[in-house]
Amino acid sequence: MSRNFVYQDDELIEKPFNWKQIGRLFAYIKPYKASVTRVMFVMTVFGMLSRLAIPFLMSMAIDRAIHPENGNSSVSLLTGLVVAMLLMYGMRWWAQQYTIQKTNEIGQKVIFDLRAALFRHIQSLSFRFFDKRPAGSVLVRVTNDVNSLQDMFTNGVINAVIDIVQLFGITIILLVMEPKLGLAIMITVPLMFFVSSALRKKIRFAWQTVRIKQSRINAHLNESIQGIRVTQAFAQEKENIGYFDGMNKSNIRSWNRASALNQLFGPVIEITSAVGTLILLLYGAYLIKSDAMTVGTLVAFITYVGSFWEPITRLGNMYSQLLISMSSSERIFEFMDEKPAVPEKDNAIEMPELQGHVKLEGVSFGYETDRQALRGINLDVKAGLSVALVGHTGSGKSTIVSLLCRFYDTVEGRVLLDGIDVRDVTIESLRSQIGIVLQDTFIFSGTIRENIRYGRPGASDAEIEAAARSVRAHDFIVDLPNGYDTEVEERGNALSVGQRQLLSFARALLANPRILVLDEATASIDTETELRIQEALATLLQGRTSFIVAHRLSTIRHADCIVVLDHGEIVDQGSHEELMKRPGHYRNLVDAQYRFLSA
Ligand SMILES: Nc1ncnc2c1ncn2[C@@H]1O[C@H](COP(=O)(O)OP(=O)(O)OP(=O)(O)O)[C@@H](O)[C@H]1O
Repeated sequence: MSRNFVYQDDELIEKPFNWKQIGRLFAYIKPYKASVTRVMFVMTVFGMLSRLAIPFLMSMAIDRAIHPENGNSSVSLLTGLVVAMLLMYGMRWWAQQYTIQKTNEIGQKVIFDLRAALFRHIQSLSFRFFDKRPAGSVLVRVTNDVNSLQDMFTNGVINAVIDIVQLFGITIILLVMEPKLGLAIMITVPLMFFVSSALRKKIRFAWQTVRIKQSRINAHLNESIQGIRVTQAFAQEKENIGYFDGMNKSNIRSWNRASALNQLFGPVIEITSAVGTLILLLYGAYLIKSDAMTVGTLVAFITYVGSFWEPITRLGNMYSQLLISMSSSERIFEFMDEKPAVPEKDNAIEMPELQGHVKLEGVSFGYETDRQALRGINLDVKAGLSVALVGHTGSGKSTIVSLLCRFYDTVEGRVLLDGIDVRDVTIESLRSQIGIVLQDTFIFSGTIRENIRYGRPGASDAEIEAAARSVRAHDFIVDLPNGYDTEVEERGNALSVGQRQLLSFARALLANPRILVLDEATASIDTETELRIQEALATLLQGRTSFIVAHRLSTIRHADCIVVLDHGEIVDQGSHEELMKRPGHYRNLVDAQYRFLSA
């Protein structure tokens, strides 16, 4: 069986350098411009000054105090120079600490802003967006992709600027101090660059492979845990374990390879820089011998060269990081650029308090352009009436209720609430007046009380209890270990289907909407719960316009109007009695249900 648990576009790959994207990323640093400037100032002025001054003071100590040309060594000068050097070390330490702390702070803030902006944006996206993307893929962007930018922002960007300044400063010093020796050292730079970038490329690809393998493991884990009940029900654990073992082994293999290559990097760089030091020593000794240079200058030179390789290596790392960040940022911005499929008009008005008159005028809709889910739907429902939508699976019942809540926009025709087109009002003012109970009753992790309060965040405990009592949920809630304060795990796995439905009724009742949309759960439940749910429903529907995607005969029969759908079209409508009098879809459906129930 071929299985593919990873979403191709989530693999971490390198992307070419892209200035436009860098610009967009850097826009997130802008709010912290003042802090960045302070860090740059401290690091360049104090950090650089101390870094450059120490070798200079050292050379003075050797040439003027320890081993001066006139032969008279000076203890007082040496003491002065050592004190000055200590001061410089102190200054360098402070500048480094300050820079590390501040760059980390700024980096964390930038990542915080980016993650918050991404989350805010995802919340605003329409159903259509989530139809196209598995939840795992969305998750990967908010976690992995943002994390992969974290390193770049916390360590990379600011340090890179500092490194460039340092490199520039040291190059000038080397060339001014001893032009010939300076030039000799510069010869090793291309060699160093070539060797390190060739090796780094290999290392980069090796780590990318590790990341892809880990991402596959994560995706598989996610799916395995979510689907554990099905796996166990079909006794597929062995096959699942075997598949996971294979992925796990392959991950270890690629990790070993990447880690071996990584270990090679240090020694290779050391050998290359040793070549530079060798040139320096040989040529330096020759210059000292021919009196063209002092010992102190050579010592200072060796120290400068030491801090010359450091920024080169760091900049190389930074560049690798940047290339990986390119693909992460591209994916993040792809999400950010996604526009909600149900846009709010600039001049959208607040939906006035609803009375509950619902009208669909010539509505056609398709999830995909080449397939229509609804065709020419006309429906006029007076305020306060209940409508049951019935029809075969896939006939378009849920789609009608999705259009009422404007989860999607119609392709043709209009949806009018109290005579106002749903596209003319703000989405919040529309949806906050419609109560929705979905088939998949979602229970969030938290207490029972919090879950009911989701319907109206400002509701008091007494109001929550009253709502629960009205929909007959109170009895089972008080039987739970901590009553209303019982914690329910994610998705309410510990509650029964019927209990979850009663909770979602309480949640909807608390919101007290004028229009209620209910996608009835199809799960078969015992007669007692069924009765309880019917009673709860009667309370819930009282005085509201309601649309029920109905599966239970008991619900259908009590509706004021039954709308029969077939292949996206309304084929009949009327009360139960009216529809039963004539042959057609409805009578067939009811007969089929009776046959099923009495079988
Ligand atoms: N998110 C979606 N993306 C693409 N097509 C969809 C989507 N949701 C539904 N469809 C298609 O639209 C048609 C109508 O689906 P809808 O969910 O409205 O049917 P339904 O009558 O509510 O079915 P059921 O009783 O099984 O819930 C079906 O052909 C279905 O395959």
